[in-house]
Amino acid sequence: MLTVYSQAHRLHHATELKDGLIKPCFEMPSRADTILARVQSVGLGEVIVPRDYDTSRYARVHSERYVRFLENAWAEWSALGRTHDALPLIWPVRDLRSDIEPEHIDGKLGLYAMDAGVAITAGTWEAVRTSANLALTGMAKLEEGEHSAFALCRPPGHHAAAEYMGGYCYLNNAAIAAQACLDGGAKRVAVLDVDYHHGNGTQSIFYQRADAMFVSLHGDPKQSYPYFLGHRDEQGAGAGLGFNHNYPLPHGTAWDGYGEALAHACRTIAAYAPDAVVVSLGVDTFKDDPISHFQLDNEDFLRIGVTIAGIGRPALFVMEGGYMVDDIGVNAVNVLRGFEAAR
Ligand SMILES: NCCCNCCCCCS
Ligand SMILES: [Zn+2]
Repeated sequence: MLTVYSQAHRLHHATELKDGLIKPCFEMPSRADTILARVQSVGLGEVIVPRDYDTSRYARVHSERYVRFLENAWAEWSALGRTHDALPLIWPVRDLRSDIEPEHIDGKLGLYAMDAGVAITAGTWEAVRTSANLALTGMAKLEEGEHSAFALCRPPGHHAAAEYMGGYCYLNNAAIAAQACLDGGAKRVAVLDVDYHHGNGTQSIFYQRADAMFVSLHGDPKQSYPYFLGHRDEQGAGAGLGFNHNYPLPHGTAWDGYGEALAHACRTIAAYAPDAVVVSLGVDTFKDDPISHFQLDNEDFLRIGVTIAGIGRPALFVMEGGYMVDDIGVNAVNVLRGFEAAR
């Protein structure tokens, strides 16, 4: 399986506001270094650099004003003499308005963020657009005949919706790649999100559509971030009704419960008969993950890959979360090796 990777991710090294404190962000550059090292040490396959794409490709799932904000946020923040990370200070919650874009960067940051886990630094835009280009390049390789590819994306993307960032995510790499698959002529695409946290952004982007099915297994939002989306009763809307499937699972879920839900999810996707599957590959379902609460072990990630291979369709794996850095390489690459062995 080929991997698409770029060193540009190292340009983004931010802080986050967590538990009331400004801390080094859990989503740190060493995560990608560890995964790349494992890809190379097991000889997973060729490692290629990303192609360049126009920002209009991101605007196929994000609004133009949001993409423009991401591109200009640091310049507007630093124009005020601020040299530290950019973070919101107010959000348009409840009956506050979000239809008019504020002129001040403090207003824009809140308009376009769902939480305080998306600090912006001088290198964030370049890292974020390169991460989206990794996913687009991986999808292009599928369209050129590869059965599978791994986009080693950092920052991740599945919490980012059409007009907001959150949970370490700025552009939704998986959604951008799924849309590119449809723009390339596919009739249907499925996004399978196996990250511990519900892919609220991806769900939101495709919620009213029948040409893109979203399926997610995740920590029950009653107990886990993002708390406000990811319940079982969210099944799509309008033309999209029936094409959104959530599998919220309780704290402490281990392979017996997880594997059963994943098998059901993969049967649902197989029945949808997508031209391709985009897998939002988060490995924060690992038992020792510092911010998550499932109990999967290293070998369970092989089983995840085998189960996904059972769908029998080309697959693009897009890196999402996973914060136990020591094990992130073994766990992520185990999914890829399980898939390759079973396809
Ligand atoms: N105590 C949990 C804090 C969660 N903060 C954001 C988590 C984003 C995960 C992305 S995969
Ligand atoms: Zn996660």
